[in-house]
Amino acid sequence: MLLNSTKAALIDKILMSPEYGYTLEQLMELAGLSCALSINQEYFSNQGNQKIFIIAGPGNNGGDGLVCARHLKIFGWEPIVYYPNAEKLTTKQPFFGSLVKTLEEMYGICVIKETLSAEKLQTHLDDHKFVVDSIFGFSFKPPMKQGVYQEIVEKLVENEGKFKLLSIDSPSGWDVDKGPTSNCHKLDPDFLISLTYPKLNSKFLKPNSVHYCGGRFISSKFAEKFEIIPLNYDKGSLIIKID
Ligand SMILES: NC(=O)C1=CN([C@@H]2O[C@H](COP(=O)(O)OP(=O)(O)OC[C@H]3O[C@@H](n4cnc5c(N)ncnc54)[C@H](O)[C@@H]3O)[C@@H](O)[C@H]2O)[C@@H](O)CC1
Ligand SMILES: [K+]
Repeated sequence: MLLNSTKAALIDKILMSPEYGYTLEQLMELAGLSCALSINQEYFSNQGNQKIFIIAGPGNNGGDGLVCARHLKIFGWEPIVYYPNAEKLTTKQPFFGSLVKTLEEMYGICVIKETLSAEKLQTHLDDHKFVVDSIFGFSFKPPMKQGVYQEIVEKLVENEGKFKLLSIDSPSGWDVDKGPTSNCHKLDPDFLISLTYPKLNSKFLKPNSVHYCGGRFISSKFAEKFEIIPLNYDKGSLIIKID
């Protein structure tokens, strides 16, 4: 059983209802930490270049990327964050501004807030072996509107195979329920971390891709109530690799 977009959004809402009492900040911290843990588990190398380019979108998927960047830095990676429209987004949602502040002031992480030209974006992509797609998550509905995010996704597609593309929660541009349908961008990630539970589109991942789930926001009782088959996490682990 996989989650459709409606159920994913409903669970998210219920988790933050007075009944369960989570805050967005708590969930995002666990989500971003799970992303960093799974990327680190899969790809960290003591010898290699650990530069990683994290592209953060306009919603909470982008927020997960901001949190993930912080934890990756703590784990020994060298993240650079590309956060287009940062000023507008952080004014609308001051919590995102706080995440950016911690990245910059506490950890000295470069956060690019202006929109990059196609050439400058290409230079950054050329300079990285790992790129994180935290552009859109389960609230994305195709077709993609024209603008900066569409241009970024097209660039990622154009550069396929030149770096490992790591998607958070959903490959950006894919229909969450139907996958890479004809009106979607054909981004093909090498790695996906699903949050809470895998979505329907995860079944369209390419055969040699890596799939993790993380977050562990829900108890077995909650899973049963929402007819979710619990994943068999190791004791003490926030993430699980899915075969
Ligand atoms: N319970 C959970 O599973 C949790 C989910 N979180 C994250 O939150 C994400 C969902 O966040 P949001 O609901 O903020 O939404 P998203 O981050 O998925 O995307 C919302 C943004 O996408 C834009 N958008 C949607 N369709 C578009 C289109 N066709 N063209 C251009 N732009 C488009 C919207 O205008 C909005 O700005 C999840 O995927 C996950 O990454 C975590 O932060 C916290 C816990
Ligand atoms: K994504």
